[in-house]
This record gives sequence, structure tokens and C-alpha cells, in this order.
Amino acid sequence: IVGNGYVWPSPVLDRMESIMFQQSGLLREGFVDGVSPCGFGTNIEGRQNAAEWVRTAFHDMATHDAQAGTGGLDASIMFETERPENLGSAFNNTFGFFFSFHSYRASMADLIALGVYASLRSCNGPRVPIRVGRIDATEAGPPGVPEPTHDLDTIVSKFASMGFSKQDMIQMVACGHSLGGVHGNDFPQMVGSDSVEAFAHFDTTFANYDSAVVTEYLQDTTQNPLVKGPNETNSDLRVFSVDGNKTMEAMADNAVFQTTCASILERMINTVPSNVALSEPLSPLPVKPITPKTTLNSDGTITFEGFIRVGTTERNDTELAVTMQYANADGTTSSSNVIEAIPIRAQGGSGSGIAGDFNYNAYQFSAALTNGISQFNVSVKPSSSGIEHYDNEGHGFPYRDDIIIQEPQSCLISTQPDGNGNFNLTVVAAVKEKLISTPTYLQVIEKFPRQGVLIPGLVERKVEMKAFQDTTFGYKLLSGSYLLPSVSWLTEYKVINGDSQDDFRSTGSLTDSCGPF
Ligand code: HEM
Repeated sequence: IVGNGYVWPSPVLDRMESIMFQQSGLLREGFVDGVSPCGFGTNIEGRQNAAEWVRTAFHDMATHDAQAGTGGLDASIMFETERPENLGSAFNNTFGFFFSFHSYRASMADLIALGVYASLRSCNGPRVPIRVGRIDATEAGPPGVPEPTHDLDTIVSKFASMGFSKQDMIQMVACGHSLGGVHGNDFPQMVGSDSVEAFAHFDTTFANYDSAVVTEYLQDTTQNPLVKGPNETNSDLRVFSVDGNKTMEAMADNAVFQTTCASILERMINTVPSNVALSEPLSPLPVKPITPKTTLNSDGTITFEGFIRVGTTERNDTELAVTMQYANADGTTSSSNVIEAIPIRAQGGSGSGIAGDFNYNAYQFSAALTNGISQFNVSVKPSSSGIEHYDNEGHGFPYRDDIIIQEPQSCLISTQPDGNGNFNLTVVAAVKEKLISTPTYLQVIEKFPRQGVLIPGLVERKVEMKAFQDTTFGYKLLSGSYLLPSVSWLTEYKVINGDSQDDFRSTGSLTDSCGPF
């Protein structure tokens, strides 16, 4: 039995793991597209997304107050882009890309942290471990980002209040300024031009994550405008030389640079408000159920369907036979409780990412209600070696059937908005009769626009679901409707009753018409 990393399901971990590792091929998320290749900047002269993403993480973290345990990587910078300390379009460019990934399960702050990982990986840099669970701020925090005009004492004391020593400060600045540079339209006096195209890089290898920013500084061949520019704005020179170049000399070796930067940038992105508990570092699950779905049919059977993603990085073998052994609804099992998950043909059935490759298998299986499924384990049989068993850290992969969202009977009427431009969302769910005595809710994540902030806010809305149709199978069908503002048509919803729920689904997979049961 092979370890699974974390116990599935987990709303945040599942979502962030997919965004982090499913980059191309089948079921691709495409997060790394924004920083690939490393020098990429939406083909706009003077832009490098990878550099902007890393700078965004620093500016967001930099207002952390270590003593008070407030601020840090909490996406408060969304509200702070007008401040002089946050000059430039880097931040809103970054949010513009993260926009479509932001959800109830993927906080902007976690996406900013993941942005550092993706940027460095795309630029041949080290792997920065990614923990998740950051919580987004709902308003601006106090200012406090160091600026190039600040004197050394001010910069040192700002890093100290974030919780970083002088040596940490030197490392963090050098590790940041390996990518990108200074924009003429933000700092014309430093670049000698105020044009958008004028982009003075920190080192000659700005599209490769390496120690050139350090070695060129030590050899005095550097063109870094924060070293060679006007005295008033030479902050890199002041920072790098504060200990007589000791720290910079230690980082000159590229291998040392990589490990030093992985470690200091990890500390940077894990600088969070004290009420945030971060997860263990994410690694790709060796076996992961993707979008498992249940549907109650009018003949009294239940259909279970979804995908099983299997890691294939360590194998020289894509001929994998994948089966699921399931337990009935009452927990009993039998040797005939086996579902075959069939390799998907589209795109070779495979996907990959910066941390490895996957194969996807699909299953669709109908069972009599009396049997049902409560959980399953997965077996993988490679063509050339023994069978592997995956049991979700001993818990089995749970499959709950006390609440079933009925997508065929649910719909999102996007063709006929009401007078205020709202779309009607109707969700029908089959709910076990034993739950009917207490209320069942449709819970919708509504997005709302915020003044001066590119990214909409998220708020949980609840409506009680009403009786819709009886069945003779021990379930009642309930229906709930919610008017979604047009900015919010693509969002997540779930159905919940006490401890029972059918987890978040995307409104994107609903059609325009609610069908009959
Ligand atoms: C004393 C502290 C720091 C000062 C004064 C400073 C200052 C600056 C300035 C003036 C720019 C040019 C921005 C523009 O032209 O729009 C810049 C860019 C950048 N900074 Fe820093 N920085 C500091 C620390 C850091 C740290 C700790 C990191 C990350 C670990 C970082 C990452 C970056 C990156 C990646 C860019 C390039 C952005 C781009 O190319 O669009 N900086 N920094």
C-alpha cells in the first residue's frame, strides 16, 4: 500500500494540488502558462510575468508585523495597488492572470504563493515547497514595503519587523532580483527613460533563475540600476554590501544560490498572519479521484462516474490496468465489487506538469440502490511489475450518497437574464429521507465586484431547498434557486444538510435547461 500525501477529499488541498500539478494534456489547469517560457510577458515589451509574480509575493508579504502576528501573504495587496510603495502595473497584471483560478477553494494568497513556485520552476530555479491554507484579507493593511529611496537603517528595520535578519534580507533581495528589472515608466530617473519599453534588467540572465545577479555585482560588471543608478535609489548596493559582501560571496556559487533561495523564498511565502494554519507541503498524489459524481436515476439505480488520475513519472510504463474495489453502502464488500477504470483515449489519456506525468482512467458504473457505494480502494497493475494498492491512507476513498446533486435536473438559465442582469440558477438534489426532517441548503459562492480592486470578493449565500418531487427509492428530490449576478455566473455551489453534503460543483457544467427526472 502506497502513501497518498494527504487524506482525500479536502476542498482546498484537492483544488490547489490540481492547479499546481496538472499543467498540460488532459484536464490541464494551465497555471504555468502565464510564466512559460520564463521571459514571457504577454508579448509586451518590458514585461516579464515570472518577475511580476515574484515581486507581487514580496510586496504582499512585506507588510507583515511579526510581533503582532498580522499581515503577510494574505493578498491584502489587492487593496493597496494605488500606494506609491506599490508602483507599477505588476500587481494588477498578476491578478489579471490569477482571476480565473480564484475561488472559494483557491485563495488569492495561496495563488500568489503558488506563483512563486511556478515562476521559479519555469525559469530553471529551485522547487519552493508549497503549503496552502492562506486566507485572503478583506481590506487594505498598513503600508510598509521598503522603497529604493529608503536609507539602510529604514530598510533593515522594515525587514526586522517582518521577522527577517540582515542576512535574510540580503538573500531575499538577491533571490528576487535574479528575474526582471526596473521599468522606465515607473522609475524614469533610474532607467534614464520614461518609456514603457525601457526595461533595465537586474542581471544579464534575467530569463534564467541563477546567481548572475550576485556574480555580476561581485565582479562589478553589473548593470543593475539599483546598484549602478543614482545614489538616492541605490538600495541594492546598500543592502548587498551591509555585511561587507559576506552573504553575497557565499551565494555566488549557483548551486548554493539555488538552495539559499529555495529556503528564503519558502520562508517569505510562509510569512502569514498568526491565525493561518498552513498545510504540509503539496506533492502530487500518486492516485487521485477527479470529479467523482453520483446521479440518482429514475429506475432506482445510482450512477457513479469520474476519473482516476495515476502518477506515471517514476514508471516506464503507461499500460496500467486500474480497478476500484468498492464497499457497499452498508460497508460490506464482496469479491465481485470491482469497477474497471478504462484508459481515456483523448490526448493519449495523459497529462503532465512541472512535477511529473499522469495517466487518466474513466469509470462509469450503475448500482442498485440497495447496494450503493460507501468507499473504494484503487489497484494499479503495471504491465511489468506487481499490483499496487491505494487506500487513501487507510481510510478508503469515501463516496457519499446521502445527498446527490442531480445535474440533469439542474440548470443555469444564462440566455434569459432578469431585469437586473441576474441569471437563475436552479439546483435539484436527491436527499435521503432520513435527512428530510432538518433543512437542506443550496450554498452558492457569489462573486461581488469591489471598488478599486480587480478581483471580486467571494461570499457564501444559502437558500433553503424546497420539496420538488418524491421518489419511491428512499430519496426526496429538493429544489433550490438562486439569482446569480452576471459577474458571478461561473462559480461554485454545493448542497448541504448538517454533516452531509454533496461537495462543490461548478456552475460551468450546468446546461440551460432543467430536465425531467
Ligand atoms: C529593499 C528591498 C527592495 C527594494 C527597495 C526593491 C525595489 C525594486 C524596484 C524599484 C523594482 C523595479 C519595479 C518597477 O520598475 O516597477 C523592483 C523590481 C523587482 N523586485 Fe524588488 N525590491 C526589494 C526587494 C525585493 C524582494 C525581497 C523581492 C523578492 C524576493 C523582489 C523582487 C523583485 C522583482 C522580481 C522585480 C522585477 C519586477 C519586474 O521585472 O516587473 N524585490 N524592486
